[in-house]
Amino acid sequence: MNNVIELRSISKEFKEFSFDSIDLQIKQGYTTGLIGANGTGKTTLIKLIMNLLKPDEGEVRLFGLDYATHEKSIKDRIGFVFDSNIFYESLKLKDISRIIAPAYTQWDSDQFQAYVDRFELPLNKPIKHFSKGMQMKASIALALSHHAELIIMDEPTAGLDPTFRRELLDIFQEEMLNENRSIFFSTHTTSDLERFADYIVLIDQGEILFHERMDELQEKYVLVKGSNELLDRDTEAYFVHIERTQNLFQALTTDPAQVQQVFGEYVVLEKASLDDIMFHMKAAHRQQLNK
Ligand SMILES: Nc1ncnc2c1ncn2[C@@H]1O[C@H](COP(=O)(O)OP(=O)(O)OP(=O)(O)O)[C@@H](O)[C@H]1O
Repeated sequence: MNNVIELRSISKEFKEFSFDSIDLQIKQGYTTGLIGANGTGKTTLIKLIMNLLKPDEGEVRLFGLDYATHEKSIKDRIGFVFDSNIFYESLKLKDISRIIAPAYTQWDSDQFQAYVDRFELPLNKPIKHFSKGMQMKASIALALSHHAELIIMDEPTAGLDPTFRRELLDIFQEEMLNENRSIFFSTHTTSDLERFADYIVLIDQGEILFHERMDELQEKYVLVKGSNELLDRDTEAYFVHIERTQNLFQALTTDPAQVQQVFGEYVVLEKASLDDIMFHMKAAHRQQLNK
């Protein structure tokens, strides 16, 4: 199976944040969601993948190609949606599409017009007068109009109303009917991922905590609820992380069979949502970092 994105031993250091030799391989033909709390490195990772930032060390490859020698052909195959307006603000959408079109070998003006109509976007209004949601829609229309093999998006559903968010997910699903296409995107809306992601990458403080199949994730992680009296040094070891309230605890385990055997009917086991998994994994990681 081909990797559309490959990061090898990537290090990048800012004053108060760093990636330290991270590896990541994203497979062709799947939708991968990138999740993590605010400021954990999602945008930085996407910028490294897009060559908008250079790593201090390590190698970034897209479609097996290197930016140093194949920047133009790599960018030609990517549809990129960024979380802020990267276009000159006085320009109109009509002008932007005219500027962008020649940069892509497979620019499809009919496709672009179809998205403009579907998203009800004005072609003759300066981008600076677009609402945040309209800017995002414009960015998505441009990204989806040159038959890109790989669609990379930084929080594409941010600022969108729930009805359009839903429509957008349908559009991404339509795009994925082409089996060679891949989508990689960051989001804080985990319910979007539960609906259509194949893989999830969770990052925290510049570290990749996991990269797992969505369906396996939901089998692997289970939420356990019970009374605090059940917890002691030995039993706590069955959990990835424990959240205590006054009398009760809620914890995440990767070994539900063992938990059931040890605690029997004294605990309740529930399916963990992506939010639950993210919350407990992040808390466990922070505890580890503070040790
Ligand atoms: N150019 C830069 N110089 C210094 N620090 C930076 C730079 N860019 C990002 N950072 C820092 O790197 C960290 C990660 O930022 P990043 O924008 O990647 O997070 P994020 O996960 O996308 O956050 P959010 O979910 O809030 O969008 C933050 O602490 C940020 O302040």
